[in-house]
Amino acid sequence: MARIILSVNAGSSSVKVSVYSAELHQSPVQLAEAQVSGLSAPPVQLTYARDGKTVAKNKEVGREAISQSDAFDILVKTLVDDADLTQIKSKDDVGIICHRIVHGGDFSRPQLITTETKNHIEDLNDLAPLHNANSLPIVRACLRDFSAARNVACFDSQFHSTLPPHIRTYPIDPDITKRNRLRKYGFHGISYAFITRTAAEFLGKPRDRVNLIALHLGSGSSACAIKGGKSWDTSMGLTPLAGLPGATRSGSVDPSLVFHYVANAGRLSSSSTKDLHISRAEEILNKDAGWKALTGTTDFGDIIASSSSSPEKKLAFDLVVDRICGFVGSYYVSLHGQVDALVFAGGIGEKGAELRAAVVGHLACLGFKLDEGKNEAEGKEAVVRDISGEEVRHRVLVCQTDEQMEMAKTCAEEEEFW
Ligand SMILES: Nc1ncnc2c1ncn2[C@@H]1O[C@H](COP(=O)(O)OP(=O)(O)O)[C@@H](O)[C@H]1O
Ligand SMILES: CC(=O)OP(=O)(O)O
Ligand SMILES: [Mg+2]
Repeated sequence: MARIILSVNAGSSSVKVSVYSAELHQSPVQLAEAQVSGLSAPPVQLTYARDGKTVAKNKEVGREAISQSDAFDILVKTLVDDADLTQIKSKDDVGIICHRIVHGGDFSRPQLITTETKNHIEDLNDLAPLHNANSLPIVRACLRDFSAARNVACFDSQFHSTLPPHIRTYPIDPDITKRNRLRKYGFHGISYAFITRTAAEFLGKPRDRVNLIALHLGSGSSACAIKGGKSWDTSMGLTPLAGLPGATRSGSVDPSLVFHYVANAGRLSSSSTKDLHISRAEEILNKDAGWKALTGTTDFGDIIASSSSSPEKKLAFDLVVDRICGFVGSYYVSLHGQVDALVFAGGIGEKGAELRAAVVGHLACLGFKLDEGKNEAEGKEAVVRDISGEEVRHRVLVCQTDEQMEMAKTCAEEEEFW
């Protein structure tokens, strides 16, 4: 019997949901998708499509910042109130809800959400400050209000459970590492699973033979080295703060910077950090940094459009390109140059042709080259498209990543969730 699956992707700046009709062990069929974006940078906007047709595009739904949970309420109301979405007349029509949970700790598989899993996710709140705590109210609302649904947690970290020990270990006291579970976890893994599957199909290679350098570039941005279809290295770490800069995140900085952010830092003592408690420092690096701190906008599309007239925006653009190339170079060596393709994904990776051109321009020495026409062409229909130039050593692809679809597919494959 077909079930209705609702996939919920609560990110740092947006909440996206997709609705599918699914049969066990079959690929889910999408019925509708909707997103509320600009959560922390109003105007808050709603985009909604049913049967592949746009119903609302960037419709303003608020002038004040709202939470992920409020955004989810708007999305559910949109779906239930749409008389033409006949499959969801009420919340009771939903059979399975899959939730993107950014930090899953040691979980290497999706989990049916029970009180125990919910408590475990709650324990990880501090390790994904912009994410887990914002997802939990949505999980609670679903457990309470969707009486017929089973709730499943899909973790952003699970794809990276294959990171080898020498890559996931931090060079610090091993006893403390063990006690506090301090290691590289990595995130955006649901997206990397989608990218690996679709890029392997596109390249006509078995998934376990494909080597990729994948870039998920959005409000949170990361890079991943994929070796034999598995995560080999990734730029985010214990938390999603490490690695590339994001809209409001610094990415990796010298850890000592935390102690020098305040005026009296020259005289470091236990009391000199009283004005800047360590958790406040973490908050600044997560919420008050990134390209928003450099330019005033969280929208990378705006940074690209105005970088010729604004020195601040040009600096932010060049800095992001530099950091991305740093990871690509490092992963290229780590994969011994055995790279099938460099893949761009996420809002910026998919829409930012100028960013792709700048990054690939810097990578010419490694054998990457773009076809300018293909790079600039809009390719909305294709899940994966090839934008490489002729006679290149490695291909360059753009992938319209779809975390909701990846979660729905996983749920449709597992009898346990039905
Ligand atoms: N035309 C564009 N060119 C480059 N980047 C864009 C463009 N339009 C939107 N973006 C960027 O895409 C981001 C959203 O990407 P997405 O992956 O959907 O984000 P999220 O991290 O919320 O999941 C926006 O915050 C914006 O910075
Ligand atoms: C892990 C992460 O940073 O996710 P997002 O980009 O959706 O905020
Ligand atoms: Mg995202």
